[in-house]
Amino acid sequence: MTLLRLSGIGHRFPNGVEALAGVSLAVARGELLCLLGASGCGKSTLLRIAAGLVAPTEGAVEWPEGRPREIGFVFQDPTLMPWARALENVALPLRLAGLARAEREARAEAALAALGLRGFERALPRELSGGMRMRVSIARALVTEPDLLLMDEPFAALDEVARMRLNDEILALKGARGVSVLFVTHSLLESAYLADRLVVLAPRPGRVAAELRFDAVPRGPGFRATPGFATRLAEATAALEAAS
Ligand SMILES: Nc1ncnc2c1ncn2[C@@H]1O[C@H](COP(=O)(O)OP(=O)(O)OP(=O)(O)O)[C@@H](O)[C@H]1O
Repeated sequence: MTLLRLSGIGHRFPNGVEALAGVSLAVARGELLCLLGASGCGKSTLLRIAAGLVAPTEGAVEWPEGRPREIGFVFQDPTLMPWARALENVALPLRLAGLARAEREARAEAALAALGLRGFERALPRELSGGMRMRVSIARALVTEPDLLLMDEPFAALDEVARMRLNDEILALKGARGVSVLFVTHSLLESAYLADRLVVLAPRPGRVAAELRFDAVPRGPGFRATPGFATRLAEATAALEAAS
């Protein structure tokens, strides 16, 4: 079942930069689709178009089953309110939706717990590590129980270990909640690990250069040491090299 379909997307900014041309791709329900490409090939622009934050100058964004009630967006920067505690940051979308305090706090607590942050509800962002701040940001995106999570290089600023842990947490959340994920990265390792399907973009203007579908195998820390992972990584590397 197709959740989101982008058809013939082109985008030219007012300054004349052609960021995207003829991009067509679809996200299936429950799928994790990675968008991989060199810096500047239009990944963020495409994600913003999918979110409805930017109207494409060409093509169509379609939701065959109707636009989800909630879409979660996670940016590279956690974008937390520095003066507000973790619980309040996570509860923000519920406050904006007008939910009563007791309900929004209960749901924010549950979202923090799902991201391994039980006990940190009262912490201010500056009292947390970079990885923990990113978890708060993901909890905020999940608190509305979105059907689709749009993630724009969310772990690029983290160390490798934190990044690998969060990769596993995204897969666990996807397994537990069936949330679909469109995940932008320029990391080959991350895309080879996370993706059910991988779309490689070529730059100037951004367009689809290759699409790889990976076997549905269980991931987990041991997966990175398997021949199956090495094969995925080699395929992704070859596709990215050919696109650049
Ligand atoms: N608001 C804007 N006005 C003009 N040009 C823009 C604007 N935003 C992005 N661009 C240009 O569009 C192209 C695609 O940018 P975009 O940020 O989508 O790429 P990206 O693949 O996400 O890059 P990165 O991996 O570095 O984040 C780039 O050439 C960029 O300079």
